[in-house]
Amino acid sequence: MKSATPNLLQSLPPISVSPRNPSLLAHNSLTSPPKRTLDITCASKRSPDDYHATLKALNSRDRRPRKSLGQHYMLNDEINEQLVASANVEEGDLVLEIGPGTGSLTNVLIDAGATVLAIEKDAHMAALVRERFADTNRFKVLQEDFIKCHIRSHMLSMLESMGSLSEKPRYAKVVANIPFNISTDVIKQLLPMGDIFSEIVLLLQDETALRLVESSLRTSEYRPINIFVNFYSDPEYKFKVPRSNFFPQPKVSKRFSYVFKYMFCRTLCPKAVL
Ligand SMILES: C[S@@+](CC[C@H](N)C(=O)[O-])C[C@H]1O[C@@H](n2cnc3c(N)ncnc32)[C@H](O)[C@@H]1O
Repeated sequence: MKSATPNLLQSLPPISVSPRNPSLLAHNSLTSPPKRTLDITCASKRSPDDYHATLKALNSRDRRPRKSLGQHYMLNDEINEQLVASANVEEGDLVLEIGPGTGSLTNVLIDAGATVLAIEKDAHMAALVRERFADTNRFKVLQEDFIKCHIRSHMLSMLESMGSLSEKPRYAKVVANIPFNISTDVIKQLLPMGDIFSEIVLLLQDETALRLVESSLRTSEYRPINIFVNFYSDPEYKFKVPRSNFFPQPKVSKRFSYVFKYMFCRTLCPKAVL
C-alpha cells in the first residue's frame, strides 16, 4: 500500500470539509479517496487567526516572516482544527507544539482542552505567544531550538506535574505545523520517543512528506530516513493543504505547491521489536 502513496497523494483534492466532520477524520485516504463536500461548519467563537490577525500580530512586534526559521504562518483555522482533530486531542491531553509562531494552532489546541508545551526558537514569537496565552495555566512556551532541546526531560516533567494534579495522562501528543527546514531532524528526534508520545501529527511540505512515506526499495527516492520511519511508525496520510493558506506562501516549484500532513502512530517500542 505504501509504495502507491505518492501518486494517490497527488491526485487527491484539497481539503474542503469541516474539521469537526467525523466522516473525514475517520477516513483513510490511501484506501478510498474522500468525498468532497461543502458542509463547512465552524462552531468556534474565537476570532479567526486569518491574514489580518496574523499580520497584526507580527506588526505588533515589528516582525517579518523569516525564511531561515521556516516561518510560514497558517491563515486557516479550519486546517488547524483538522490537525487537532487528527490527533484526537481532548480535555486533559498534554500536547507538544513545535514552533507556535503567532499561536493560531496553539489557540485551537487550548480550546480543545489540552495543556500545551510549545518550543519556539524565535525569541520574539516566544514572547508573543507567552503574552497571548498569559490568561491560561494550560500553556507553557520555552524559547529554545527544538533540535537542541532536551525534549524528553521537558515532557517527562510536564507529564509528572500533570499527573500529580489530576488523572495522569499516560502519553503526550505532538501536533505541529513545523518549520520545513528541520522536518527530517524533527522526525528523527520524535519517532524513537514512543514511550512518551502516542500520536504525532505534523504538517509537512509535500516533498518531505512524500519522501517519508515512500517505502518501496525500488524507487530512487528511497533514503535512510525511510528505513528509520518504517522501523518506528506507520505514517498515515490525512489531507492536503493548498499553499495559499500560508503567509507567506512557500516559494516552491509548481509541483510542490501543496503541503501535506501525516500522522505517525507511536507504540511503546519500535514496531519491529513488538
Ligand atoms: C511554519 S511556522 C508555523 C507557525 C505556527 N505554528 C503556524 O501554524 O502558523 C514554524 C515556526 O517554528 C519556529 N521555528 C523555526 N525553527 C525552529 C526550531 N529549530 N525550534 C523551534 N521552533 C522553530 C518558527 O519561528 C515559526 O514560528
